[in-house]
Parts: sequence; structure tokens; C-alpha cells
Amino acid sequence: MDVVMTIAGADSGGGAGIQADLKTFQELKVFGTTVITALTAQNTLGVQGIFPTSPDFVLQQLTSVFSDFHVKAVKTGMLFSAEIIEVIANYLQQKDVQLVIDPVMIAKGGESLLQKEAVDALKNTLLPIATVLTPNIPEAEVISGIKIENEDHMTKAAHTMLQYGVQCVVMKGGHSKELNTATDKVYLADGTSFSMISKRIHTKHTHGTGCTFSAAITSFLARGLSLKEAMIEAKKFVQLAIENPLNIGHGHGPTNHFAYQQRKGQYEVIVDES
Ligand SMILES: Nc1ncnc2c1ncn2[C@@H]1O[C@H](COP(=O)(O)OP(=O)(O)OP(=O)(O)O)[C@@H](O)[C@H]1O
Ligand SMILES: Cc1ncc(COP(=O)(O)O)c(N)n1
Repeated sequence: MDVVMTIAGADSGGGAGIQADLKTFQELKVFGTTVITALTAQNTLGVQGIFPTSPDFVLQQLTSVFSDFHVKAVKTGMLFSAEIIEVIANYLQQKDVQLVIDPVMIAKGGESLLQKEAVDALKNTLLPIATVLTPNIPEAEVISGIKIENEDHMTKAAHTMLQYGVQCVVMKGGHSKELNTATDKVYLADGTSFSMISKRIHTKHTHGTGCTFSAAITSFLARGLSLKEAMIEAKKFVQLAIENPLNIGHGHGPTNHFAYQQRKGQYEVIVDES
């Protein structure tokens, strides 16, 4: 059984953060462990409260898990503060793991999940040791310092982020203005890139899509898929999770983590290498 880890915030509503990650890990048949950076009192309507973990206790959780398990791949989500990021980066740089970073900054309801001064710590300490970075467009703008209004800007921003040392940047298209498609553009450190294109689903039930996508990438990397295969399979997982809603809650409902297994992974992602 391949062991993976999520380092993220807990979502009491069950749709994002640690809870979305563990559900994804379970469905993808990897063993999930957790390091909790913050508790959030949250539901599909928004985040009502945040209770951060102390950096010392983040370290204690990392030490407990790594001293007992052989963790193959790690993902990070809500990291909250520069102090927490520094503890995690210092610890993980001594470990031989594939690291997927979902640079969670703002919840769907608009609440901040990362302090402003923490962005520099993320760029300077975590990106140099990361395998994959999965920003949405607003997050890519903050990390790269480039306003993204067209494809050229996106490429420039991706190359700026690759310069921090991460091996692959996936620009997620959930927030883009495309009417019929949801396109994620993948940029690799060797200068190549490709797009993953799926049908855009018109739904408000997209709480935790980013968490679910990055947890799926982490699971497939731990299972030994190549970077490209892991990315395409993760896109299928999140597509099926959005396409088959559970209709839970009164706001932005969670996605359906059961769907990939129920539909036997049946979804054709279009891969464009041009
Ligand atoms: N309406 C949609 N239809 C199809 N795919 C979508 C839709 N919205 C998002 N996705 C896909 O979900 C994945 C996550 O992208 P998204 O841009 O939503 O991330 P995010 O904004 O970081 O999510 P979160 O707000 O949960 O952190 C991507 O693969 C994206 O293409
Ligand atoms: C603990 C935690 N982590 C991540 C998200 C982002 O998810 P979303 O943007 O869908 O609200 C969240 N809301 N809560």
C-alpha cells in the first residue's frame, strides 16, 4: 500500500482541505496520513472561523508520521502562515518525497486562508523542493507578480514560477471565462507544455475542486504513474467528481469523490500538445 500525506487545513464541512484529500486518497487506493495546519469552522456557505495549529505542533505531526511510515508523496493545501511554511520546508527538504503544492490562498467564499506575508516563504522555501505547483489564475498572478489576461501572460507567469525550482506548473482553468471547456495548462521545466481539456460543467457545486485535483495527482504519483499520466488521470477524477454532484448544503456544495470509482474512471480528457 502506497502511503501519502496531506498537509492542509481541516474543513468541518467535509468538502475541501484535509477531508477532501483523505476521501480522494481512499478512492484512489493509497493510504492517507495528515498534518493539520489549521482547523476551520466551515460549511458550503463560507468559513466562519480559523484556529491555526502552532508551528511546533505541525513539526510534531510531521515527525510522528515520518518516523513510522515510508511516505512516497506529499501534498500541501492551506498552510496559513510563513512560520508554518518554514517548518514544513525545513523538514521536507531532508526527505525523498514527491511534493505537490496547491497554493491555497482564498476560499470560494472569499475568506483568506494564507496570510499575505506567507507568499514569499512559499516561493523561496517550498517551490525549490516541489515537483508540482497547481495555482489557479488568481494564485498564479500573486506568486508570479504578473497580471494574466491572455495566453502569453500565462506562459510568462509559468516560466517565472518554474524559475523558483519547481519541476512542473499546472495553471488550472476553473476560474477562466471559457464557456464550454475547462482547460488546465501544464508547463514543464524542460520547456515543453501541454493542455488538458474537459467539458465545463455549469454548477455551483465546486467546493474543494482544487484540493481534490491536487490530492489525486499526489495519489497517482505515489502509485508510480509518470507526471503526465498522473496529471491526466487526476483531471478525470475531478471532472467526474464535478459532473456527478451530490447536492449537499445550501451554498457551494462539495464534489462527488465516489464518482471516479462508480464510473470506472470513464472520461476522455483531450490532451493538446500543440
Ligand atoms: N466548472 C467546471 N467544470 C469542469 N472542470 C472544472 C470546473 N471548475 C473547475 N474545474 C477543474 O477543477 C480543477 C480545479 O480547478 P480550480 O480552478 O477550480 O481550482 P481552485 O480554484 O484552486 O479550486 P479551489 O477553489 O477548490 O481551491 C481543474 O482541473 C479545473 O479545470
Ligand atoms: C481548509 C480548506 N482548504 C482549502 C479550501 C479551498 O477550497 P475552496 O476554494 O473550494 O473553498 C478551503 N475552503 N478550506
